Amino acid sequence: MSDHPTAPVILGDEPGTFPHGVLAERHPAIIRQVREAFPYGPEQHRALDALLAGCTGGTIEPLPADAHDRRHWEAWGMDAYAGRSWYDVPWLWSESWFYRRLLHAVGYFAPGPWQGIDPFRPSKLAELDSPATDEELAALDDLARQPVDERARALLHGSLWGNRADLGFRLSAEGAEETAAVPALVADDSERLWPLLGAPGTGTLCLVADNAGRELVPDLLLIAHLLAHGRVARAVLHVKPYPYYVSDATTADVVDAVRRLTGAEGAAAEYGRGLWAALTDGRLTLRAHPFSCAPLPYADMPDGLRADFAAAALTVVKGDLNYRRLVGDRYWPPTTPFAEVTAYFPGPVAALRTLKSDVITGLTADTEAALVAAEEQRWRTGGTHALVQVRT
Ligand SMILES: O=P(O)(O)OC[C@@]1(O)O[C@H](CO)[C@@H](O)[C@@H]1O
Repeated sequence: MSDHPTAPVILGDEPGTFPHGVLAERHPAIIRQVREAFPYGPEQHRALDALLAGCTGGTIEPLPADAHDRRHWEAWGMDAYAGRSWYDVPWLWSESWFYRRLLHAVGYFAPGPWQGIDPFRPSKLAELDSPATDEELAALDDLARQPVDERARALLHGSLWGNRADLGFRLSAEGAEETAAVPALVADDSERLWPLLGAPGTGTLCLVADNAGRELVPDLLLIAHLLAHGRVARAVLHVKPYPYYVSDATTADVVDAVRRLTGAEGAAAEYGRGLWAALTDGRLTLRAHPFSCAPLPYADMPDGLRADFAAAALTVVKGDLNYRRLVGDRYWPPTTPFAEVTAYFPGPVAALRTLKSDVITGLTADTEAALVAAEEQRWRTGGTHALVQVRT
C-alpha cells in the first residue's frame, strides 16, 4: 500500500455526506421499523427511545459490565470511543455499534422471553416469501438446460446482483435507477475467478455471506452448483452470529432459505436437496465467527479466522459492507489497486459487490472518468453499479 498509506478513514461527521445520512436518518428509520415489527413491552420501548436519543445526538456509552461480549468490544475499541459522539468515530465502528445496541434494547441477548428473537425477521421472511423470489426460483428450470459452465456464470451474476436486495439500503434508496450511460459492471475479473477454484473436486470455497433472502438464495445456488458438479470439494459459508445491518444472514436465515428451496418445485427443489445433503454430510459447513460482526476491517482479523481463509482455494466476499471491511473503510483514490489493499488477505480473494457506499478501489482511470462524467459521484452509493474484483 506504499502509494496510498494514509487515505482518510471515513467518519460520519459531515452533514450532507452519505455516512452522516446513515447515522442521522437511516438508523432512526430502522428503530421505527423495529418498533412496528413486534409488540415490544414498555421496557423495550424506553430502551429504544434512549437508543434513538443516543445515536442521533448523544455519546457512546459502554456495554453493561455483565454483557456476554464485553470482552470482544473492549478489544474492538469500546473503551477508547466511550464518551465520544457517534459521529466522530470511524463510521464502520459506529454503524456496528448501532446494531449491537439495538439488540441490547430489544432484549435479544438477555435471558427472558425475547432472547434470540431477530427484530428483522418479519422483513426477511416477507422477502423470502415474495412473488419476486418465486419468479427467480422458477427461472432455474430454464437455466438447467444450459451447459454447466454457462450455469456457473449465470449463478455468479445472480449472486452478484442479489446484493442489491439489501433491506437496510432500500430504506434510503427509493428512486435509485439504472443508468445506461456507463457500464453496470465497473470492474469485472470474473473470468480470473474460476481457475482459482483449483483442480475439480479438490478445493474449498469460502463464501462470506451478506444479506439473507434474495441475496442468500443465489449465493446458496452457486455453492450447490459448484458442489454438485465437483468444481469444489467443500464449501464454508460464513454468516453472522447475530442479526446485523438489518438483513445480514444468520444461521436461521440459511435454514429458512434452504427450506424455501426444498419446498419449491422443479430445479429449485433439486438445488435445495443438494444443499441439505451437503450440510448433512459436511461438504457444506457454516461458520458464525464473532469477528463477522466486528466493527473493524478484515486486516485486523484474529488468527482462527485467518486460518479458515488461508485453507480455502478461494474466498468470495459478498456485499458492500464486507467490501468496506476487506479494503479498509477509507476514501481511497478510486484507482488504488485492489491487489494492494487486499495484499494482507491470507489467500486468493474475490469481491462481489454492488456499490452502495463511498469506498472504491481498483478502477481504471477511464472508468472513473466515465462514471464521474455521467453521474458525478452518485455511482458510488446508488446501488446501480457492481464489481467483481479478484486478487490471486
Ligand atoms: O453490505 P450490503 O448489504 O451490501 O450493504 C450495506 C449498506 O446498505 O449499508 C451500509 C450503510 O449502512 C453501506 O455499506 C451499504 O449501503
